[in-house]
Amino acid sequence: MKVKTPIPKAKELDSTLSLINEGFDFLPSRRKELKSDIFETRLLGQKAVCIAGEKAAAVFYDNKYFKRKGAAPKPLKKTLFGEGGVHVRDGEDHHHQKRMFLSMMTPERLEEVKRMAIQELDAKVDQWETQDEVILLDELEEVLSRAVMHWAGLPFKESDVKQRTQELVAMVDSFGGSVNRLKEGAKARKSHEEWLEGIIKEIRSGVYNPPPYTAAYIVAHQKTPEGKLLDLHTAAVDLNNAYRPMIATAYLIVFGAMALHQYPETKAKMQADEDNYSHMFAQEVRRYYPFAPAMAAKVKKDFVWHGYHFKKNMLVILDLYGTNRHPDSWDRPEEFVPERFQNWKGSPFSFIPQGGGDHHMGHRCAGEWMTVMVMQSFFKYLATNIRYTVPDQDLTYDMARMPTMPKSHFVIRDVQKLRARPDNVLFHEQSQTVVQSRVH
Ligand code: HEM
Repeated sequence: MKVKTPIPKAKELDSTLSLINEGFDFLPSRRKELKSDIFETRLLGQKAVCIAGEKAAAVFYDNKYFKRKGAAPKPLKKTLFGEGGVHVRDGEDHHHQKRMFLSMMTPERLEEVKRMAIQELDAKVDQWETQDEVILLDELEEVLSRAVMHWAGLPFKESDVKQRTQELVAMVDSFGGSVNRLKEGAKARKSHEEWLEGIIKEIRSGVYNPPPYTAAYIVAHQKTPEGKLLDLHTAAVDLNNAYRPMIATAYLIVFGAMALHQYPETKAKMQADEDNYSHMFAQEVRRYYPFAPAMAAKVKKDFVWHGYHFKKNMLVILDLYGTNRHPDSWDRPEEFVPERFQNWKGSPFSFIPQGGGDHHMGHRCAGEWMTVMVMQSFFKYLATNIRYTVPDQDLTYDMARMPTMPKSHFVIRDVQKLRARPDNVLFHEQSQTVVQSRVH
């Protein structure tokens, strides 16, 4: 970890515009310029300390030093996260709600979401065989939205699928600072939360009875530590948190499909799948391609780290994307090399595309296991269950857009199914071996 003293300041007085204009590159490029993994700036007028790397992540995810209350910017709460949900809680209040999320993620339920997603994909491929071309990102958003709403125990009619998928996509696609996307995200959240509030009321009154292991049932009946049902709005926000983020997985699957195309040797390795190659490939896609740029927290109590005085309530930003490519932890970080995960020691702080630390004790993503499982099985499916061609298209991605994706959304043609049933992927059990995150 490089730390320059005195801690340097970013060249601009307030970096909000630079963050919007430079996106994923903003934090890594300032660190490079300033030759320091800690630097100061201002964001939305507020003093902010930006940090990166494995050691920085270990401090950031230490509950002694940081809290989430007041850290997330308001627009993000109106769109991506929702208000009052698990993301913004601290202490026992957070642990209590986090246990609820983790109770949904049993090995059986993880296998089930993977199976549902593959079955939706396999059904969709029948349509793709009749189409001239397929825009993979758009199709995967619908495939995953159907699967995950079904998994969550939500009642939806065929005629609702388009609208509900668009709402989920608008929420996930909203976070990079474009005013239009923020507006769309806020509108989508309002409509989606109203729908969920109606469902939760019906579950509570016994009109609708999803199975007791589903997210819909679990959240509707979740009680606060004081023994009261969650208020209706908070319940809708956290029910949404239990399945909406699956849409993010579509972006990463598309990046992985692009990698299979751009690094053709990976396709043959995926087909052979020796040493659990499909798992290593999914991990490398999560490390290499950009999705979540950074996380914000506030200092809980004064402390000194690397000679810098972190003062109570100071805003601190952890560079997630830059930590996944930090040269202290990764050899040749700018290269796409799935095999690097073969002997990987499994640090909970150097590889943090979905947050770091411990899933139970901290804010690390509750959906990380299912993200990896779904990605792994989709990559196997793309490499072994279908054949397709990839026409010329614009596969560049804009690092200033958050989230980002290949500009063409990855178009494929001449899709042909090679196996009548996807059993090879369905019965490839993974849930015991997905992500190690325990802090030792
Ligand atoms: C590409 C896929 C995904 C990415 C990149 C992603 C990323 C993240 C990130 C960066 C965080 C915040 C970590 C922090 O606060 O420090 C998070 C938290 C969370 N994610 Fe995910 N996520 C993904 C998929 C999922 C899925 C599929 C689910 C559930 C179905 C999910 C549910 C959650 C929940 C409930 C939290 C809040 C955890 C807490 O505050 O304790 N995520 N995720």
